[in-house]
Amino acid sequence: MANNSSNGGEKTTTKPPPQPSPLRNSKFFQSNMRILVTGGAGFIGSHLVDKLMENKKNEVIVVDNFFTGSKDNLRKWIGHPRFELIRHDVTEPLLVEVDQIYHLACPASPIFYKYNPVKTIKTNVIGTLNMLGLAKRVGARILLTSTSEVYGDPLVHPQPESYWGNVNPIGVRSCYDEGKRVAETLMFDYHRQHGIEIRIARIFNTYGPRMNIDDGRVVSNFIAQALRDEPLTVQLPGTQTRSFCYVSDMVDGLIRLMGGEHSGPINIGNPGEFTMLELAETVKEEFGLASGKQDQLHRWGWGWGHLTKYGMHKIVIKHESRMKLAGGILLINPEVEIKKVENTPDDPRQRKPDITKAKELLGWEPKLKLREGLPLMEEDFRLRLGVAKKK
Ligand SMILES: NC(=O)c1ccc[n+]([C@@H]2O[C@H](COP(=O)([O-])OP(=O)(O)OC[C@H]3O[C@@H](n4cnc5c(N)ncnc54)[C@H](O)[C@@H]3O)[C@@H](O)[C@H]2O)c1
Ligand SMILES: O=c1ccn([C@@H]2O[C@H](COP(=O)(O)OP(=O)(O)O[C@H]3OC[C@@H](O)[C@H](O)[C@H]3O)[C@@H](O)[C@H]2O)c(=O)[nH]1
Repeated sequence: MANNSSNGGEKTTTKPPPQPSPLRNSKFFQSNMRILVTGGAGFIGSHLVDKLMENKKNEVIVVDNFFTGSKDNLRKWIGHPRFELIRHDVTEPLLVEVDQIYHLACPASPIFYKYNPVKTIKTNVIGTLNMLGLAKRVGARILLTSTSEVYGDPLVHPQPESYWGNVNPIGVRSCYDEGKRVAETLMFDYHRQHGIEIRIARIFNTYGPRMNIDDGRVVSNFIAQALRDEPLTVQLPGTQTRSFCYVSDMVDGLIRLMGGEHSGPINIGNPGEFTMLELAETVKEEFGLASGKQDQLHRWGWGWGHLTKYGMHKIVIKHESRMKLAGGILLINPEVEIKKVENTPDDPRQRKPDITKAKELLGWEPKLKLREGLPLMEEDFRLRLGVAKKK
């Protein structure tokens, strides 16, 4: 582990920050904040936009290429006078006049960032360069959403910001974790060389409504599988750990970091740590799939039905994996299975944030526990999956 003095974090430059345009010193402009959110059509970005739009003095501009994000996530703001949505790829330069930049644009799910790794690196490196160039021209403060993946497969546990990490530079995840590491380097170089006001958040696994159904990340996968009555796919060995932060806590942390005096990097995450097997069991329990009576179906014509006091009630059979025929009766097990499946290379074995800095410097810590956050995703997932709640 490196000591704090060589970590880059919290070191300041003597360079004064670039001056914003003279208009920004006028009374009207001073009371209004123009905020750019790159990647604002994505999962965390759209929740951040919702929060920023609550403040009537904020004008919000979202730029997004819609690779993993969607206009649907922002539908309540489209047409709003304080909101603007621009289809734009951050690997191209952008000319807008803003006071703050939340730079989130980057695919975050391993499936998506590995899909086109060269593009992922370009997004992290060229995209961050472009946003820093913009920050320099207009004198804006810029916040980068970096990641716990900069710690790689960590050998220090939990991970403080001073830990330099254990990253494979040539692996299949490198496009993302090395990409984010370079993005952090660029942030500090622009700060030291040009006086740019920077903020770096190292985000740990975040979950909540609006995650893509087919996002591939573990929480959305397990919830979608549970609601579809499919086995929960725990990747081997299942003992690997993650720490899950509910999205409203994350957004609160990001806004505090942007508004505060500290450059970071600062870990923003929930220190509650779970193995993937524990997460699967928790999802089963929270979604009422861990216990219950076995369902017994009787043959009825060509199909199967429940024998009720009003006679036979026909049932459409969908989930063969949970059925067993015994003595002419079809038994349906209410317990959703856990299925162990192959993992992907370089999957970090453990991850848990040390949030001492966030607590001390931002007065931030997460409010929601995993068991409180998971049920808040149910309605959104049911709606998008078209799965009604069982009576
Ligand atoms: N969700 C997490 O657990 C997590 C953890 C660590 C870090 N982060 C970081 O937070 C940010 C947001 O993550 P998320 O979970 O909301 O992911 P997401 O995939 O839902 O959102 C990313 C957004 O960026 C957009 N985008 C991607 N490439 C772009 C490009 N070249 N130009 C413009 N837009 C582009 C996507 O279309 C999407 O709307 C990312 O920077 C990610 O690295 C997220
Ligand atoms: O269906 C699944 C999916 C994933 N997993 C496991 O769940 C764990 C978490 O995997 P995820 O894909 O949700 O995410 P990871 O923790 O690997 O990366 C994540 O953390 C850091 C962020 O920067 C990334 O944006 C985010 O994807 C891994 O150990 C993975 O093997 C399963 O067991 N089953």
